[in-house]
Order: sequence, then structure tokens, then C-alpha cells
Amino acid sequence: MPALTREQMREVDRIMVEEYGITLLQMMENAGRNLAWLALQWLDGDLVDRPIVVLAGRGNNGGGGLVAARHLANWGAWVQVLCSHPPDAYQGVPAQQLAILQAMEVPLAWAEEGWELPPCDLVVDALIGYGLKGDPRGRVRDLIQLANSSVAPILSLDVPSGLDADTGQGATPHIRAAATLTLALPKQGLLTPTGQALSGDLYLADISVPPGLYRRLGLEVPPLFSAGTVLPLTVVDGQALIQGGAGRTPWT
Ligand SMILES: NC(=O)C1=CN([C@@H]2O[C@H](COP(=O)(O)OP(=O)(O)OC[C@H]3O[C@@H](n4cnc5c(N)ncnc54)[C@H](O)[C@@H]3O)[C@@H](O)[C@H]2O)[C@H](O)CC1
Ligand SMILES: [K+]
Repeated sequence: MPALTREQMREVDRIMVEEYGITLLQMMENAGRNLAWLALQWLDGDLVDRPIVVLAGRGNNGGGGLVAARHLANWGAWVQVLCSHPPDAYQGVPAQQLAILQAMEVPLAWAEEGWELPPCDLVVDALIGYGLKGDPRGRVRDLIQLANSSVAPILSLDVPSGLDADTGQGATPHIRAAATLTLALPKQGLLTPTGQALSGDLYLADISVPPGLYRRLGLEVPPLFSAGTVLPLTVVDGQALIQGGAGRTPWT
């Protein structure tokens, strides 16, 4: 299947909103719901009281993580949210997601000096997605280092935080993920040797992009999610294929 650059992904987002009227909130809900579902699978379908730490940045990647936190808390997990900034530093749709978690009284804190990561069975990395600019700094940097020093596996949203979505190069520092759920179509950086090493097991989530939209980017993409909204991918010679998907799409 095709892979996208950051620029192409931003164009997908723009067309979704401006020409299809599919809002960021709807895309983020799909992203976060699929992320929560994959976390559930990762924890072998046994969520009740399982401790999960969600690391949430201030952008839309963070927003997707906050949506996942909501669903995981509703499904019985013991969710703790660690924000990179105080709630009043969040804006727009991510701020809306944070307010819902506060109304639900989901434990949330924002990173301060000398933070330790609470013991947990899974860390969800929603600090930075394809909006990375330069080496992670400030509290985001601290949280990346804390996550990497934890024994718990890390499940990253879209790309591991600190990974360049175009080149696959890891900034200093960057998340070393056990698994990554990328959105809509794989980002090109995930398919490079370095990107593969940092992303762990790769999955693709449906965020309701109409296949016909990709034609405006010159890409022919048939329905990918006919068998489900989270697809395990395998990478062969830099190409992303649907795992075990023989016959399900023309690329396998
Ligand atoms: N159609 C889609 O693919 C959708 C993707 N979604 C998610 O949105 C992000 C992209 O969101 P954006 O707000 O543009 O950027 P990020 O959240 O990735 O990052 C910006 C965020 O991070 C901070 N930041 C950037 N660089 C650094 C740095 N070096 N150090 C510290 N902090 C940094 C920046 O300040 C911002 O706060 C995409 O990856 C998807 O996960 C949508 O959720 C749905 C549609
Ligand atoms: K991330």
C-alpha cells in the first residue's frame, strides 16, 4: 500500500475537513478508539484494573491519546494520564478531550521536575506525532526518557514520539516502541530500517478517510478496512503489506 509524507498527511487532513466536512474531532475519535482497542488486544483482552499510563502532548497526537484514555477508563482499566503541560496550556480539540477526562475524574497530572513513571502494564505514547520539530525539549523530553526507562511496553500513536515521520530518523531522545498504531496510511518514515526498528510491531488504523480522497493525491487506494479497523502490517522491501492479508488487497 502507498505510504505518505507529512506534507501529504496534512493535505489529507485539509481535504477531510474542507471538502468532506469530516472534522478533526471525528478523526481524533476514530484514532483514539482504535488505539484503545489495540491496547486492549495488547493486554490480552483483560483490562479490568490493569494500570495504563497515557503520555499526552498538547497537539492532535496528544488528543488521540486522551481519547484512548477515555475509552480505556470506561472499559475498566486503571488509567493515569501524564500531560506534557498544565491543562490550561492545551487548546482546541485536545483541550476538549482533557476536559472530558477531568469531568470523569480520571487521574491526570502534568510533568514536573523529578517525575517518576507510575508502575504500569502499558505506556501509551501520544506525545508527538508527525508534528515533530527538532529534538524533543522540555517536559516532552523528560517524559520520553521516563517512558524508555520503564519496563512496561510502549504503544505509540501514529509514530513513536521523536521519530521523523518522513525520514524515520530518531531525534534525541526518541521513544522505542513495542508497537505503533499509524493512522490512515503508513508514514514513509515508519518503513525505513531505522523507522521499523524504533516502531516495533506496526498497525494501521481507520480514521474514516474515504478511499476516493487519495485520488486527489494521485494515489489509488481501494477499501483497506473491509476486515476490520485495525490492521497488522508487515514491511517487505520498504513496502507496507497487510499481514496475512493474502487476497484482501491487490498488493499482497
Ligand atoms: N489525519 C490524520 O492523520 C490525523 C492525525 N491526527 C494526529 O495528529 C498528529 C499531528 O498533530 P499536530 O497537532 O499537527 O502535531 P503533533 O501532535 O504531532 O505534535 C505537535 C505538538 O508537539 C509539540 N512538539 C513538536 N516538536 C516538539 C519538540 N521537538 N519538543 C517538544 N514538543 C514538540 C508541539 O509543540 C505540539 O504541541 C498526528 O501525528 C496524529 O497523531 C489527528 O488526531 C487525527 C487526524
Ligand atoms: K506518538
